[in-house]
Amino acid sequence: MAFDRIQLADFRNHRATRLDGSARFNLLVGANGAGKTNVLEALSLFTPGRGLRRAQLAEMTRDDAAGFAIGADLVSGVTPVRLGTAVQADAPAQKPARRIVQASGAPLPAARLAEWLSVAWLTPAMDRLFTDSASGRRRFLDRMVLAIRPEHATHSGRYEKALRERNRLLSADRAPDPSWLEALEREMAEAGAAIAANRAAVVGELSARLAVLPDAPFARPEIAVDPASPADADALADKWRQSRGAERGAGRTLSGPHRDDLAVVMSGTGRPASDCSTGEQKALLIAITLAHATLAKDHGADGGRPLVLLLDEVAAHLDPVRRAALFERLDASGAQVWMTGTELALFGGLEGGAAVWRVADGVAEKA
Ligand SMILES: Nc1ncnc2c1ncn2[C@@H]1O[C@H](COP(=O)(O)OP(=O)(O)OP(=O)(O)O)[C@@H](O)[C@H]1O
Repeated sequence: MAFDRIQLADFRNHRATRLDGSARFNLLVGANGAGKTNVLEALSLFTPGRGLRRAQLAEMTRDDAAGFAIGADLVSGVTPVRLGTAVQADAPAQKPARRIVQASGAPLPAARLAEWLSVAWLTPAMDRLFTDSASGRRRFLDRMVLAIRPEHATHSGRYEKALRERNRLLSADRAPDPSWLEALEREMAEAGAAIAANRAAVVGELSARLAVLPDAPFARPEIAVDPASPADADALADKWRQSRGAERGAGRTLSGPHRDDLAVVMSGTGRPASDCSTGEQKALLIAITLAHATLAKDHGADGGRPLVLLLDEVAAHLDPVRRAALFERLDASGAQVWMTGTELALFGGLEGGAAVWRVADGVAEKA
Protein backbone atom coordinates (compact mmCIF):
# COMPACT_ATOMS: atom_id res chain seq x y z
CA MET A 1 0.00 0.00 0.00
CA ALA A 2 1.03 3.60 -0.34
CA PHE A 3 -1.45 6.49 -0.63
CA ASP A 4 -4.77 6.58 1.20
CA ARG A 5 -7.15 9.23 2.58
CA ILE A 6 -6.34 11.56 -0.28
CA GLN A 7 -7.75 15.07 -0.25
CA LEU A 8 -7.71 17.60 -3.05
CA ALA A 9 -8.78 21.15 -2.24
CA ASP A 10 -9.11 23.71 -5.04
CA PHE A 11 -6.89 21.61 -7.28
CA ARG A 12 -7.83 22.10 -10.97
CA ASN A 13 -11.53 21.14 -11.29
CA HIS A 14 -11.61 19.47 -7.85
CA ARG A 15 -13.06 21.79 -5.22
CA ALA A 16 -13.06 19.29 -2.35
CA THR A 17 -12.41 15.68 -3.35
CA ARG A 18 -11.69 12.81 -0.94
CA LEU A 19 -10.53 9.35 -1.90
CA ASP A 20 -10.69 6.93 1.01
CA GLY A 21 -10.14 3.19 1.10
CA SER A 22 -7.54 2.84 -1.63
CA ALA A 23 -6.14 -0.55 -2.64
CA ARG A 24 -3.14 -1.90 -4.56
CA PHE A 25 -5.05 -1.20 -7.80
CA ASN A 26 -7.06 2.02 -7.96
CA LEU A 27 -9.25 2.84 -10.92
CA LEU A 28 -10.52 6.30 -11.80
CA VAL A 29 -13.35 5.94 -14.27
CA GLY A 30 -15.25 8.74 -15.98
CA ALA A 31 -15.94 10.69 -19.13
CA ASN A 32 -13.40 12.87 -20.92
CA GLY A 33 -12.67 16.03 -18.98
CA ALA A 34 -14.12 14.60 -15.73
CA GLY A 35 -10.99 15.20 -13.65
CA LYS A 36 -9.30 11.77 -13.62
CA THR A 37 -5.87 12.90 -14.82
CA ASN A 38 -6.10 15.78 -12.36
CA VAL A 39 -6.10 13.24 -9.50
CA LEU A 40 -2.98 11.57 -10.93
CA GLU A 41 -1.35 14.97 -11.33
CA ALA A 42 -2.10 15.80 -7.69
CA LEU A 43 -0.41 12.56 -6.57
CA SER A 44 2.57 13.24 -8.85
CA LEU A 45 3.30 16.35 -6.78
CA PHE A 46 4.50 14.05 -3.99
CA THR A 47 7.78 13.73 -5.85
CA PRO A 48 10.41 16.43 -6.46
CA GLY A 49 9.66 18.52 -9.54
CA ARG A 50 6.65 19.97 -11.27
CA GLY A 51 4.42 16.91 -11.53
CA LEU A 52 3.24 14.93 -14.51
CA ARG A 53 2.09 17.88 -16.61
CA ARG A 54 5.00 20.13 -15.62
CA ALA A 55 2.37 22.81 -15.09
CA GLN A 56 2.80 26.13 -13.36
CA LEU A 57 1.30 26.38 -9.86
CA ALA A 58 -1.22 28.97 -11.05
CA GLU A 59 -2.53 26.58 -13.74
CA MET A 60 -3.12 23.87 -11.14
CA THR A 61 -5.00 26.17 -8.80
CA ARG A 62 -8.76 25.95 -9.35
CA ASP A 63 -10.08 28.92 -11.31
CA ASP A 64 -10.90 31.78 -8.93
CA ALA A 65 -9.20 30.11 -5.94
CA ALA A 66 -6.14 31.63 -4.27
CA GLY A 67 -4.20 28.40 -3.75
CA PHE A 68 -4.58 24.61 -3.62
CA ALA A 69 -3.84 21.92 -1.04
CA ILE A 70 -3.30 18.17 -1.42
CA GLY A 71 -3.03 15.75 1.47
CA ALA A 72 -2.49 12.01 1.60
CA ASP A 73 -1.61 9.36 4.13
CA LEU A 74 1.51 7.49 3.12
CA VAL A 75 0.94 3.99 4.41
CA SER A 76 4.11 1.93 4.34
CA GLY A 77 5.15 1.17 7.90
CA VAL A 78 3.01 0.70 10.97
CA THR A 79 2.02 4.34 11.40
CA PRO A 80 0.92 6.29 8.33
CA VAL A 81 2.75 9.54 7.59
CA ARG A 82 0.52 12.43 6.56
CA LEU A 83 2.02 14.16 3.52
CA GLY A 84 0.79 17.52 2.39
CA THR A 85 1.61 19.99 -0.32
CA ALA A 86 0.00 23.35 -0.84
CA VAL A 87 0.39 26.74 -2.41
CA GLN A 88 -0.79 29.92 -0.83
CA ALA A 89 -1.10 33.25 -2.54
CA ASP A 90 0.94 35.94 -0.82
CA ALA A 91 -1.81 38.44 -1.47
CA PRO A 92 -5.38 37.81 -2.65
CA ALA A 93 -4.79 39.48 -6.00
CA GLN A 94 -1.66 37.45 -6.71
CA LYS A 95 -1.46 33.95 -8.14
CA PRO A 96 0.47 31.54 -5.89
CA ALA A 97 4.21 31.54 -6.21
CA ARG A 98 5.58 28.82 -3.96
CA ARG A 99 4.68 25.23 -3.12
CA ILE A 100 5.31 23.97 0.37
CA VAL A 101 5.63 20.32 1.38
CA GLN A 102 5.01 18.85 4.81
CA ALA A 103 5.40 15.42 6.39
CA SER A 104 3.42 14.88 9.59
CA GLY A 105 3.01 18.63 9.92
CA ALA A 106 6.73 19.47 9.68
CA PRO A 107 8.17 21.30 6.64
CA LEU A 108 10.08 19.06 4.25
CA PRO A 109 12.26 20.24 1.33
CA ALA A 110 10.61 18.84 -1.85
CA ALA A 111 13.91 17.17 -2.85
CA ARG A 112 13.63 14.96 0.24
CA LEU A 113 10.24 13.50 -0.76
CA ALA A 114 12.22 10.86 -2.65
CA GLU A 115 13.40 9.46 0.69
CA TRP A 116 9.77 8.65 1.58
CA LEU A 117 8.38 7.20 -1.63
CA SER A 118 8.83 7.03 -5.41
CA VAL A 119 6.24 8.06 -7.92
CA ALA A 120 6.47 7.10 -11.60
CA TRP A 121 4.00 7.76 -14.41
CA LEU A 122 3.04 7.07 -18.00
CA THR A 123 0.83 9.59 -19.75
CA PRO A 124 -0.40 10.02 -23.34
CA ALA A 125 1.97 12.99 -23.71
CA MET A 126 4.88 10.56 -23.24
CA ASP A 127 3.96 8.86 -26.54
CA ARG A 128 6.32 11.43 -28.06
CA LEU A 129 9.14 10.80 -25.59
CA PHE A 130 11.44 9.15 -28.13
CA THR A 131 10.85 11.69 -30.90
CA ASP A 132 10.78 14.89 -28.84
CA SER A 133 13.85 16.65 -27.47
CA ALA A 134 16.36 15.01 -25.12
CA SER A 135 15.16 16.99 -22.09
CA GLY A 136 12.02 14.84 -21.69
CA ARG A 137 14.05 11.62 -21.86
CA ARG A 138 16.55 13.01 -19.37
CA ARG A 139 13.74 13.81 -16.93
CA PHE A 140 12.29 10.32 -17.45
CA LEU A 141 15.71 8.82 -16.76
CA ASP A 142 16.25 10.98 -13.69
CA ARG A 143 12.86 10.03 -12.24
CA MET A 144 13.84 6.37 -12.60
CA VAL A 145 17.19 7.06 -10.94
CA LEU A 146 15.53 8.98 -8.12
CA ALA A 147 13.34 5.98 -7.27
CA ILE A 148 16.46 3.90 -6.71
CA ARG A 149 18.80 6.57 -5.35
CA PRO A 150 16.85 9.26 -3.47
CA GLU A 151 19.93 11.47 -3.04
CA HIS A 152 19.88 12.07 -6.81
CA ALA A 153 17.53 15.03 -6.31
CA THR A 154 20.03 16.80 -4.08
CA HIS A 155 22.89 16.34 -6.57
CA SER A 156 20.64 17.59 -9.39
CA GLY A 157 19.59 20.65 -7.39
CA ARG A 158 23.23 21.51 -6.60
CA TYR A 159 24.31 20.99 -10.21
CA GLU A 160 21.51 23.08 -11.68
CA LYS A 161 22.09 25.95 -9.28
CA ALA A 162 25.80 26.16 -10.14
CA LEU A 163 25.05 25.67 -13.86
CA ARG A 164 22.60 28.59 -13.88
CA GLU A 165 25.20 30.77 -12.21
CA ARG A 166 27.95 29.71 -14.65
CA ASN A 167 25.62 30.39 -17.60
CA ARG A 168 24.84 33.81 -16.16
CA LEU A 169 28.57 34.62 -16.03
CA LEU A 170 29.18 33.26 -19.54
CA SER A 171 26.42 35.37 -21.02
CA ALA A 172 27.35 38.60 -19.19
CA ASP A 173 28.88 41.52 -21.11
CA ARG A 174 31.81 41.70 -18.75
CA ALA A 175 34.50 38.99 -18.90
CA PRO A 176 33.85 36.57 -16.02
CA ASP A 177 36.20 36.37 -13.04
CA PRO A 178 38.24 33.13 -13.63
CA SER A 179 38.38 32.21 -9.95
CA TRP A 180 34.60 32.51 -9.64
CA LEU A 181 34.19 30.33 -12.76
CA GLU A 182 36.67 27.84 -11.28
CA ALA A 183 34.65 27.56 -8.05
CA LEU A 184 31.38 27.05 -9.93
CA GLU A 185 32.93 24.45 -12.24
CA ARG A 186 34.23 22.54 -9.21
CA GLU A 187 30.77 22.57 -7.64
CA MET A 188 29.20 21.44 -10.94
CA ALA A 189 31.88 18.77 -11.38
CA GLU A 190 31.31 17.18 -7.99
CA ALA A 191 27.52 17.13 -8.31
CA GLY A 192 27.77 16.21 -12.03
CA ALA A 193 30.04 13.22 -11.39
CA ALA A 194 27.57 11.93 -8.78
CA ILE A 195 24.68 12.41 -11.25
CA ALA A 196 26.57 10.55 -14.00
CA ALA A 197 27.53 7.73 -11.62
CA ASN A 198 23.92 7.33 -10.42
CA ARG A 199 22.56 7.29 -13.96
CA ALA A 200 25.15 4.73 -15.10
CA ALA A 201 24.49 2.46 -12.12
CA VAL A 202 20.70 2.52 -12.50
CA VAL A 203 20.79 2.08 -16.28
CA GLY A 204 23.17 -0.86 -15.74
CA GLU A 205 20.83 -2.54 -13.27
CA LEU A 206 17.79 -1.83 -15.40
CA SER A 207 19.51 -3.22 -18.50
CA ALA A 208 20.19 -6.46 -16.66
CA ARG A 209 16.45 -6.76 -15.83
CA LEU A 210 15.39 -5.90 -19.38
CA ALA A 211 17.79 -8.50 -20.82
CA VAL A 212 15.93 -11.35 -19.14
CA LEU A 213 12.42 -10.14 -19.99
CA PRO A 214 10.44 -12.06 -22.58
CA ASP A 215 10.02 -10.24 -25.94
CA ALA A 216 6.28 -10.77 -25.87
CA PRO A 217 3.78 -9.33 -25.47
CA PHE A 218 5.73 -6.10 -24.95
CA ALA A 219 8.85 -5.20 -26.87
CA ARG A 220 12.26 -5.69 -25.30
CA PRO A 221 14.27 -2.47 -25.16
CA GLU A 222 18.00 -1.98 -24.79
CA ILE A 223 18.87 1.22 -23.00
CA ALA A 224 22.00 3.31 -22.50
CA VAL A 225 22.97 6.83 -21.50
CA ASP A 226 24.31 8.24 -24.79
CA PRO A 227 26.02 10.60 -24.83
CA ALA A 228 27.06 10.04 -21.23
CA SER A 229 29.15 12.45 -19.20
CA PRO A 230 32.09 10.92 -17.32
CA ALA A 231 31.45 10.10 -13.69
CA ASP A 232 34.75 11.78 -12.91
CA ALA A 233 34.80 15.23 -11.32
CA ASP A 234 38.30 16.13 -12.56
CA ALA A 235 37.48 15.18 -16.15
CA LEU A 236 34.31 17.26 -16.06
CA ALA A 237 36.04 20.29 -14.52
CA ASP A 238 38.90 20.10 -17.07
CA LYS A 239 36.47 19.99 -19.97
CA TRP A 240 34.62 23.09 -18.75
CA ARG A 241 37.85 24.96 -18.03
CA GLN A 242 39.03 24.31 -21.59
CA SER A 243 35.66 25.23 -23.11
CA ARG A 244 35.33 28.62 -21.45
CA GLY A 245 36.22 30.56 -24.60
CA ALA A 246 33.82 28.73 -26.89
CA GLU A 247 31.08 28.65 -24.27
CA ARG A 248 31.38 32.36 -23.65
CA GLY A 249 30.66 32.80 -27.35
CA ALA A 250 27.57 30.60 -26.98
CA GLY A 251 26.63 32.25 -23.68
CA ARG A 252 26.02 28.89 -21.97
CA THR A 253 27.53 25.57 -20.93
CA LEU A 254 27.46 23.22 -23.91
CA SER A 255 28.51 19.92 -22.35
CA GLY A 256 27.87 18.03 -19.14
CA PRO A 257 25.19 15.88 -17.50
CA HIS A 258 22.52 18.44 -18.44
CA ARG A 259 23.08 17.41 -22.08
CA ASP A 260 23.13 13.63 -21.62
CA ASP A 261 20.45 11.56 -23.33
CA LEU A 262 18.71 8.23 -22.79
CA ALA A 263 19.15 6.07 -25.89
CA VAL A 264 16.62 3.29 -26.43
CA VAL A 265 16.71 0.69 -29.18
CA MET A 266 14.54 -2.32 -29.94
CA SER A 267 16.35 -5.48 -29.00
CA GLY A 268 16.94 -7.85 -31.90
CA THR A 269 16.55 -5.33 -34.72
CA GLY A 270 18.64 -2.63 -33.02
CA ARG A 271 16.21 -0.06 -34.43
CA PRO A 272 16.24 3.23 -32.49
CA ALA A 273 12.98 3.78 -30.61
CA SER A 274 12.40 7.03 -32.52
CA ASP A 275 12.16 4.99 -35.77
CA CYS A 276 9.75 2.41 -34.33
CA SER A 277 5.99 2.54 -34.90
CA THR A 278 3.83 4.44 -32.42
CA GLY A 279 2.56 1.16 -30.97
CA GLU A 280 6.10 -0.21 -30.66
CA GLN A 281 7.28 2.97 -28.93
CA LYS A 282 4.47 2.65 -26.43
CA ALA A 283 5.34 -1.00 -25.81
CA LEU A 284 9.01 -0.07 -25.25
CA LEU A 285 8.03 2.57 -22.73
CA ILE A 286 5.71 0.20 -20.88
CA ALA A 287 8.43 -2.47 -20.81
CA ILE A 288 10.93 -0.01 -19.30
CA THR A 289 8.39 1.21 -16.75
CA LEU A 290 7.49 -2.32 -15.66
CA ALA A 291 11.11 -3.44 -15.39
CA HIS A 292 11.92 -0.31 -13.42
CA ALA A 293 9.01 -0.99 -11.07
CA THR A 294 10.46 -4.35 -10.12
CA LEU A 295 13.88 -2.78 -9.60
CA ALA A 296 12.42 0.03 -7.48
CA LYS A 297 10.49 -2.53 -5.46
CA ASP A 298 13.67 -4.44 -4.61
CA HIS A 299 15.55 -1.26 -3.69
CA GLY A 300 12.62 0.40 -1.92
CA ALA A 301 12.01 -2.69 0.16
CA ASP A 302 15.30 -1.98 1.99
CA GLY A 303 14.29 1.52 2.97
CA GLY A 304 10.53 0.98 3.24
CA ARG A 305 9.96 3.35 0.32
CA PRO A 306 6.81 2.37 -1.58
CA LEU A 307 6.45 2.87 -5.33
CA VAL A 308 3.34 4.49 -6.77
CA LEU A 309 2.61 4.10 -10.48
CA LEU A 310 0.30 6.56 -12.20
CA LEU A 311 -0.93 5.19 -15.54
CA ASP A 312 -3.03 7.64 -17.50
CA GLU A 313 -5.12 6.09 -20.28
CA VAL A 314 -2.70 3.21 -20.67
CA ALA A 315 -5.22 0.35 -20.64
CA ALA A 316 -7.34 1.84 -23.43
CA HIS A 317 -4.55 1.56 -25.98
CA LEU A 318 -3.71 -2.09 -25.42
CA ASP A 319 -5.33 -5.16 -26.92
CA PRO A 320 -6.83 -7.67 -24.42
CA VAL A 321 -3.72 -9.91 -24.39
CA ARG A 322 -1.36 -7.02 -23.62
CA ARG A 323 -3.80 -5.57 -21.11
CA ALA A 324 -3.91 -8.86 -19.20
CA ALA A 325 -0.09 -9.06 -19.30
CA LEU A 326 0.16 -5.48 -18.05
CA PHE A 327 -2.09 -6.19 -15.07
CA GLU A 328 -0.17 -9.36 -14.29
CA ARG A 329 3.20 -7.61 -14.31
CA LEU A 330 1.85 -4.67 -12.33
CA ASP A 331 0.61 -7.11 -9.75
CA ALA A 332 4.05 -8.72 -9.55
CA SER A 333 5.74 -5.29 -9.22
CA GLY A 334 4.28 -4.67 -5.78
CA ALA A 335 3.63 -1.01 -6.71
CA GLN A 336 0.46 0.80 -5.78
CA VAL A 337 -1.19 1.51 -9.13
CA TRP A 338 -3.56 4.34 -10.11
CA MET A 339 -5.14 3.98 -13.55
CA THR A 340 -7.63 6.06 -15.49
CA GLY A 341 -10.13 4.99 -18.12
CA THR A 342 -13.42 6.08 -19.62
CA GLU A 343 -15.11 2.78 -18.82
CA LEU A 344 -14.74 0.06 -16.22
CA ALA A 345 -14.81 -2.67 -18.88
CA LEU A 346 -11.17 -1.75 -19.72
CA PHE A 347 -10.09 -3.18 -16.40
CA GLY A 348 -11.70 -6.59 -16.84
CA GLY A 349 -10.20 -9.10 -14.41
CA LEU A 350 -9.17 -6.45 -11.89
CA GLU A 351 -12.49 -5.20 -10.56
CA GLY A 352 -12.63 -7.70 -7.72
CA GLY A 353 -9.45 -6.54 -6.03
CA ALA A 354 -9.44 -2.91 -7.09
CA ALA A 355 -10.82 0.25 -5.54
CA VAL A 356 -12.97 2.10 -8.08
CA TRP A 357 -13.98 5.75 -8.16
CA ARG A 358 -16.45 7.24 -10.59
CA VAL A 359 -15.23 10.70 -11.49
CA ALA A 360 -17.57 13.36 -12.91
CA ASP A 361 -17.17 17.10 -13.04
CA GLY A 362 -14.41 17.28 -10.44
CA VAL A 363 -16.20 14.97 -7.98
CA ALA A 364 -15.04 11.42 -7.19
CA GLU A 365 -17.53 8.91 -5.75
CA LYS A 366 -16.38 5.50 -4.59
CA ALA A 367 -18.17 2.79 -6.57
N1 LIG B 1 -7.19 25.41 -12.90
C1 LIG B 1 -8.35 24.79 -13.22
N2 LIG B 1 -9.52 25.14 -12.61
C2 LIG B 1 -10.67 24.51 -12.94
N3 LIG B 1 -10.77 23.53 -13.83
C3 LIG B 1 -9.64 23.14 -14.46
C4 LIG B 1 -8.38 23.74 -14.18
N4 LIG B 1 -7.45 23.15 -14.96
C5 LIG B 1 -8.10 22.22 -15.68
N5 LIG B 1 -9.42 22.21 -15.39
C6 LIG B 1 -10.45 21.34 -15.96
O1 LIG B 1 -10.18 19.99 -15.66
C7 LIG B 1 -10.77 19.19 -16.69
C8 LIG B 1 -9.76 18.18 -17.20
O2 LIG B 1 -9.57 17.23 -16.24
P1 LIG B 1 -8.68 15.94 -16.56
O3 LIG B 1 -7.57 16.27 -17.48
O4 LIG B 1 -8.38 15.35 -15.25
O5 LIG B 1 -9.72 15.08 -17.37
P2 LIG B 1 -9.78 13.52 -17.58
O6 LIG B 1 -10.90 12.99 -16.76
O7 LIG B 1 -8.46 12.91 -17.39
O8 LIG B 1 -10.21 13.49 -19.10
P3 LIG B 1 -9.69 12.67 -20.38
O9 LIG B 1 -10.36 11.33 -20.31
O10 LIG B 1 -10.22 13.51 -21.50
O11 LIG B 1 -8.21 12.63 -20.32
C9 LIG B 1 -11.16 20.09 -17.83
O12 LIG B 1 -12.56 20.22 -17.83
C10 LIG B 1 -10.47 21.38 -17.49
O13 LIG B 1 -11.20 22.48 -17.95
